Amino acid sequence: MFNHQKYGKQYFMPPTISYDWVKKETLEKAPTWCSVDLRDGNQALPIPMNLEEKLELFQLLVDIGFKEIEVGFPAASDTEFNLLRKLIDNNMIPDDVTIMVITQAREHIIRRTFEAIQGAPRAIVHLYNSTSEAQRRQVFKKSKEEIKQIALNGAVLVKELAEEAGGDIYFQYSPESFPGTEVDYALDICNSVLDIWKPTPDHKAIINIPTTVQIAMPHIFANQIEYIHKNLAYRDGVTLSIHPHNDRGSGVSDAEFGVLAGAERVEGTLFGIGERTGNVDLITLAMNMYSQGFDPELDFSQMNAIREKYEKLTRTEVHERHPYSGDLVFTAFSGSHQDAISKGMKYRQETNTEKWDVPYIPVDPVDIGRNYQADVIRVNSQSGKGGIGYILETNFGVKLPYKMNEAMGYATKKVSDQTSRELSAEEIYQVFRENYVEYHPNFELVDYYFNKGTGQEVTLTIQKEKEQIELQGKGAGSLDAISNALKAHFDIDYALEVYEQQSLGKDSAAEACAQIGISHQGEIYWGAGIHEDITAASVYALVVAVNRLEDALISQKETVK
Ligand SMILES: CC(=O)SCCNC(=O)CCNC(=O)[C@H](O)C(C)(C)COP(=O)(O)OP(=O)(O)OC[C@H]1O[C@@H](n2cnc3c(N)ncnc32)[C@H](O)[C@@H]1OP(=O)(O)O
Ligand SMILES: CC(C)C(=O)C(=O)O
Ligand SMILES: [Mg+2]
Repeated sequence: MFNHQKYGKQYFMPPTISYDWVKKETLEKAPTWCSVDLRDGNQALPIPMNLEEKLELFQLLVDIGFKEIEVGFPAASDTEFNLLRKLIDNNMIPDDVTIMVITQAREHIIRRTFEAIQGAPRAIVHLYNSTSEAQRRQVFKKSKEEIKQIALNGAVLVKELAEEAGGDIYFQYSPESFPGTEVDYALDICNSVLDIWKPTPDHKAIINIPTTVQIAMPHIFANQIEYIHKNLAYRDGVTLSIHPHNDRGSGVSDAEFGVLAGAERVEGTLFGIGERTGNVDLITLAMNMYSQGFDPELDFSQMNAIREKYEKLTRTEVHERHPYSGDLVFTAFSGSHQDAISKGMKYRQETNTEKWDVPYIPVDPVDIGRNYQADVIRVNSQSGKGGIGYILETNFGVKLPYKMNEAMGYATKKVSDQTSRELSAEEIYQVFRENYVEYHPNFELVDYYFNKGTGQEVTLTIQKEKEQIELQGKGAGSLDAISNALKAHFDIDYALEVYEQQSLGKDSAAEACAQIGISHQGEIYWGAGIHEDITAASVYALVVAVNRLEDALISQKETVK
């Protein structure tokens, strides 16, 4: 039964709340990022990664710029143990990267963990045990004091083994299931663990506060972190870290608020892959900073390549709407968004603006290896003239007059409505050609030439159904002469209202596109022509416009009948 009364508050407020974090605006300095993809990410995969896949992911994380990487839970499986050995024995850990290994606070697991890191240039040993009220009562059936003792025994053993091993070993402790733990109790365990480790500013320990399962709003977490930050022992010898999950969908907010509240390090995964609803997505966090103008100290300039590799290695799929990295996150289908984006892009070009503020696009897609043409504006039945004009202009160099663009918008919408699907740039161009370049249901132009090179007297041949007809015309210029010939033959009158043209390529041999709008009784009829010769392009454009006017006149006559 769907019954909310079954549920209630399981989190604990800290004993005092200062809300200092609220007064800060944004994250200006990157926290220390620690990737837990190879551990928390991997332990959440239906088919965990094999050794080769883990090595490939490790390299990807290094390339992105992670300086701390949780490589695994070496006591959990041979694969994880062997990964550690492979990395260490083959000197595959860069000098500026520190690996981390996790262990439960259980003796045989801790010992096995130290075997796995033997000979590592540097390592963080991450000790954890569960501290929540629910787990104490249901899982461990132990008192607060007994649970604390598990952590302390683990901390003592970790310290002894590190001293025996020598080398550069750092310690991290996590009160796992923190969200359901009394905050002052969790703090007491952390401080007691620190009393054993006695960290110093030169050799810091890490206290890592997880939202193992997210059960409160992000401001609660921020208050908890601020309390811990202010009451942590050995504060200058401790890096305060957070490890948000995403059960309530607020992993990113937990992380951002947590850092405002005093955390200096964030653990998470790429794309938020992790237990249940995932860990916090480090890409989103880093890109959020980047889009505010702050250096995230991680490099996502090759986002698509990173995503493809990640999807392959983890056998997962990144959602097309996933922040920053999804396929569709820069794409606008809707008309008014497209209109604003295309105007914004144009404004940017014309003003040479340095700062990015194009409407509807929080970061420049090009910065992360995406592409305006393919990613930004895509057309379906929700789209409008702005986007369609943008596609014609950026893909094909065709820049339509304002009113013609509107007409082209309706023509395109009709097709996307009928087909109920997205139209590619090529399909939109085809709509343009069929409606404005190749449209001549009433007559076609077969040939034309100007008499005696004057350009003012023309002989043209048109084809009406199967009949070829020769027409003569005179005018102030070549287009005028042809226009007069057509007016006389069809016994129509119109004014040449709009004439625009543009070159479709950069070299002189490139084609030109001309657009012509003729007006008759308050309506404008459009045509376009594409040809290497601009005069020819204009003539063909006029022929289409006159064909459209003829259409209208024929249907008027039919209505009268
Ligand atoms: C929130 C997190 O993500 S924490 C990380 C969790 N990650 C993983 O568990 C992935 C890897 N883990 C594993 O492969 C296995 O759990 C192993 C190999 C580590 C241990 O396996 P097993 O010994 O078979 O037992 P299992 O994991 O079920 O452990 C349960 C026992 O450990 C105890 N335990 C669990 N966590 C802890 C802890 N952090 N500290 C001390 N004891 C613990 C339980 O009380 C239970 O004790 P019991 O045997 O007396 O009932
Ligand atoms: C072990 C801890 C840090 C963890 O992964 C969690 O609590 O989510
Ligand atoms: Mg976790």
